[in-house]
Amino acid sequence: MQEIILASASPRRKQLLEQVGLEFSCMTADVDEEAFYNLHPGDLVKKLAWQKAQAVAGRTEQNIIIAADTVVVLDDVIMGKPLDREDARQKLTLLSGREHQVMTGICVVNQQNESHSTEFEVTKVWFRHLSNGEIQGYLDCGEWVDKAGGYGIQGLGALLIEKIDGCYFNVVGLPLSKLYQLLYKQGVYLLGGEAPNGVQGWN
Ligand SMILES: Cc1cn([C@H]2C[C@H](O)[C@@H](COP(=O)(O)OP(=O)(O)OP(=O)(O)O)O2)c(=O)[nH]c1=O
Repeated sequence: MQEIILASASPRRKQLLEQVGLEFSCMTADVDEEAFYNLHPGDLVKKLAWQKAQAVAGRTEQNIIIAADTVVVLDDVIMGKPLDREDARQKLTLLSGREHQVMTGICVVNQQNESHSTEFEVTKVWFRHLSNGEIQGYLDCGEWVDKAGGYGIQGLGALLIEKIDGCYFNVVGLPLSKLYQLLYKQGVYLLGGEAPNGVQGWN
């Protein structure tokens, strides 16, 4: 039977897929993310999602693979995960009082019919003006580790944010509604067999 594999080590992505009742297993996919930082952010996140899916496709057969990649974009400059606390402090200082974009690329590969779909989603995020003390306090909680831009909207990072425009789940690392549409195209019907708006199902 065809299985669904999440090509990710991210506990957030696993949790989000569980939220929509999908049965799946996880395999990790290591790719050199910074090698492509010269690309347009939308192309970058799609390319990285595709590469993560391919890294897992080399180790499994006949399955459906889901992969994603998330970056923060400020003034067209891509921010990945902070290297260390000082880097996180610099990132949060740059984001303070400003609007930025969170972009997530998603890729769904169907190994059985050798097809794939890749898309990306953008969410606008506005940070409050943060005092140096607030930034220090946030850094102390350690949440910045392993998160694009050095914050997590799903945790204490919520307090840094004034408002967002777009998909919340996209910021956490997996735009669920868009993913649902890609999965539908591959014959995975999370809401029954009726096609979502805008999607031409082929089954
Ligand atoms: C902006 C933001 C990012 N993030 C996370 C989502 C991603 O996990 C991470 C960006 O790193 P990614 O490289 O997209 O993913 P990852 O390394 O965590 O996991 P994998 O490659 O194995 O799938 O930042 C949050 O959890 N909350 C946020 O508010």
